[in-house]
Amino acid sequence: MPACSANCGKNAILKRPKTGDALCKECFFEAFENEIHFTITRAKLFTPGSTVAVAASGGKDSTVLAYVLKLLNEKYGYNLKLVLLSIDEGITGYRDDSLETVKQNRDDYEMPLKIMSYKDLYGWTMDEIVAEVGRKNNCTFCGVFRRQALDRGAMLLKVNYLATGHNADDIAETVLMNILRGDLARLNRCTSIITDSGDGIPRVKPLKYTYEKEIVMYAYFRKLVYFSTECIFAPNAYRGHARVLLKDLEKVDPAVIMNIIQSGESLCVNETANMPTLMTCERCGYGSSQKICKACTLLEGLNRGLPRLGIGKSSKVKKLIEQDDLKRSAAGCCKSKNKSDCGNCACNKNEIKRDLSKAVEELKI
Ligand SMILES: Nc1ncnc2c1ncn2[C@@H]1O[C@H](COP(=O)(O)OP(=O)(O)OP(=O)(O)O)[C@@H](O)[C@H]1O
Repeated sequence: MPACSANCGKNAILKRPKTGDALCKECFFEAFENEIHFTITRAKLFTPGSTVAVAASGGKDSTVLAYVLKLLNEKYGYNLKLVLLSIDEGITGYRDDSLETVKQNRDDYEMPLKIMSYKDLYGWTMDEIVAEVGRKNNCTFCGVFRRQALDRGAMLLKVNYLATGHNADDIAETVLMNILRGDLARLNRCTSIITDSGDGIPRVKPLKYTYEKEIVMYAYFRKLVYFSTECIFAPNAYRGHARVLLKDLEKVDPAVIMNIIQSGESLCVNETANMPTLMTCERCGYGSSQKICKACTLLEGLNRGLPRLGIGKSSKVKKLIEQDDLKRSAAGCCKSKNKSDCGNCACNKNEIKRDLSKAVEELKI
């Protein structure tokens, strides 16, 4: 058993994946927590006296985030009020179980917990959405809705910050993914530790430089309660490729994770690239880079019985919706927000539905 390389006199029990240092348990805790403290203070993530909602899924990252934020808040006197915010996507056998873990964390860490559900916010659970759209594009719905649901929850709770458990591996994966896709707009902002969601509540990522393997180690040695099952619906395939690539590269040299993040941070996207501007959605009033946000477009598709509508290019979709609205209005539509509720309304007669289905098919979206 080698001696702890922090020279504390104890024996090492682990090798840090990030640095290769052999450490005892206590010195690992200290190094791990100090790095997060350093990240928080260097980026001036929080103003003293603020309220922070920790986006809590019950998984390892957000559980460790909640635990460490509480610990650092007390140790260094950040003077923060911490609350937990969870989104119930309505995935039976997955989110219902992980929410039980969050409730346990609420009691253990003595933090208030607010749970918001897709069913209440959008009228649909993910189980229902998957039944409608199948397993191919369901992650798009889930990701878009979750992002907005967290914004809505943060506004409801009137917090000053929303902290998520995105770790170094997540960020490096996202950099790779955006390079592979040539998505310059996202590449430009994906390494930011603080992002603006358009509602004035910044999103922050205190675990931005923390390796996933170390988060798992920390949770294990601290005996934290977390939920470790993967989502039962197909994981986002494209991210999966980036993840496999990153894991392979990490085996060759663990420093690649930090190197990719630092490369992403140093990249300067050409000014001529088409960058989106942040505005508010005309329908729901939440942050969007389009007049109608992605969440509203996806919801529109679901409610019209055409779930693939929102998957395509937003400009084409917008045109389709406008054409459809014109036809419905000519047919004397009752203008119910949920078109499937139109019942006996003239717009619900099959020709209009058929027209739009055909247009969607033609666009192959
Ligand atoms: N249902 C949810 N409710 C609240 N926050 C969520 C939820 N799902 C994800 N998040 C937030 O987004 C972060 C990144 O989510 P992602 O789906 O990548 O999960 P993850 O990497 O497995 O993280 P975790 O281990 O915390 O589940 C999470 O750490 C958490 O802060």
